[in-house]
Amino acid sequence: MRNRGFEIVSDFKDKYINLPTRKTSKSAGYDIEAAEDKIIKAGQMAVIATGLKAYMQDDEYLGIHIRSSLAFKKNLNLVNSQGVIDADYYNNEDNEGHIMIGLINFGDEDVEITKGMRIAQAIFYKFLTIDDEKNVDTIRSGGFGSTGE
Ligand SMILES: O=c1ccn([C@H]2C[C@H](O)[C@@H](COP(=O)(O)OP(=O)(O)OP(=O)(O)O)O2)c(=O)[nH]1
Ligand SMILES: [Mg+2]
Repeated sequence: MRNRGFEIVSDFKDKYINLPTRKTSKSAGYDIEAAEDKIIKAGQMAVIATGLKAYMQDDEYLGIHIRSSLAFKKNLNLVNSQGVIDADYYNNEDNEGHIMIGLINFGDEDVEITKGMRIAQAIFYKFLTIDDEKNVDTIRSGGFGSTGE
């Protein structure tokens, strides 16, 4: 049975993308690699493609977190502090569920991101819902404000 996992999005199938892995037996996070080279100028942000999408159960989401080494040593953080990848983002008709990572360089030197560099870690979580919930039958198409402001 398929519970949860990562796949490569169509546009990146021939780009030698590595699927995320945990680096030790009890690590919570699956490390996610950059799928492209990018320079993040001091004080600026950049959105970096991963070439990945994630499938999971309907009551789960994938949390995106910074790797502490990037924060402590390279002055990088996530633009959105934490990323939430919804279960219905997977294979959505707009962008197939491509996971994007927004990084901000809060240091005073440019940081070079190279393809294959582990830029974030992803953890699967379960979430709870309230009683008698209404109007949640909308189908997701895209992310970053797809449901409005
Ligand atoms: O770091 C992130 C955060 C989100 N997403 C994608 C997956 C997620 O399912 C979707 C929507 O994210 P979120 O709900 O946090 O943003 P929103 O501003 O509420 O957008 P929407 O209206 O599309 O839900 O964008 C990413 O690829 N990377
Ligand atoms: Mg949302």
